[in-house]
Amino acid sequence: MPLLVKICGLKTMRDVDAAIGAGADMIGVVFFPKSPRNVSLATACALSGRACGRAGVVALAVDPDDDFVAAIMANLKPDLIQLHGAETPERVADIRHRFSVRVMKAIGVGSAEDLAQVPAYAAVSDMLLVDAKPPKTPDGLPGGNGLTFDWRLVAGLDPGRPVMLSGGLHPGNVAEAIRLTRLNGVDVSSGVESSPGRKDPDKIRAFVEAARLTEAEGVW
Ligand SMILES: O=C(O)c1ccccc1NCC(=O)[C@H](O)[C@H](O)COP(=O)(O)O
Repeated sequence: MPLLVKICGLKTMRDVDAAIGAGADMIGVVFFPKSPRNVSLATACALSGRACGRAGVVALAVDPDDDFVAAIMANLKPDLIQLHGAETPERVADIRHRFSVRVMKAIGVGSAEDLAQVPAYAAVSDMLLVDAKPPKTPDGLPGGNGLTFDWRLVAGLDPGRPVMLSGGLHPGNVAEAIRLTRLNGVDVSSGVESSPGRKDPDKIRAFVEAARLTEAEGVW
């Protein structure tokens, strides 16, 4: 399986063109009102139309209720729903079966103990994403915080489902992260921005290039 590269939190057609032009496999749209990357369903549909057939579209939601998942499925029809909240394994399974959608569950990692939940989520998800644990501040976002964690905790993690690495990745550290963890893909948001919510095409290009170089090196 080739290395998967996902650029998350896209808001404009320019962002989509930059991500796909750089060679990303997946683009992510964020549905979280407090995020500087939040988009409406209508905007997400337009961005998805631009990506159609050229990159997978991932809809990121945080503890969505059934009505919201139904709206995402009826309008956007993403390739994958990324669940980035406190969804239990039962809720993940419920969404996956009820809406016949592929699911990627995000797991916040701060210590080895956090990995105890991996098997339960792997059993009910199509993919997993390991991300830095969000800060416990009242205004803190569940993701997209530009924080890294100790990659050695997830090095070689193989729960029987593809696993993507995220959290504080940027063009300057993504190759090292891939070499160390050898996971199935990488996901980035703030590391390819010039300011919160504003993607930088040059950084996107540099990020994808650095990630792809590890494939060419044969280290991945
Ligand atoms: O990006 C957001 O604003 C966001 C908001 C709410 C939940 C999750 C969010 N992002 C999750 C992602 O998929 C990010 O790519 C991942 O957390 C890594 O972010 P970063 O450290 O900024 O690269």
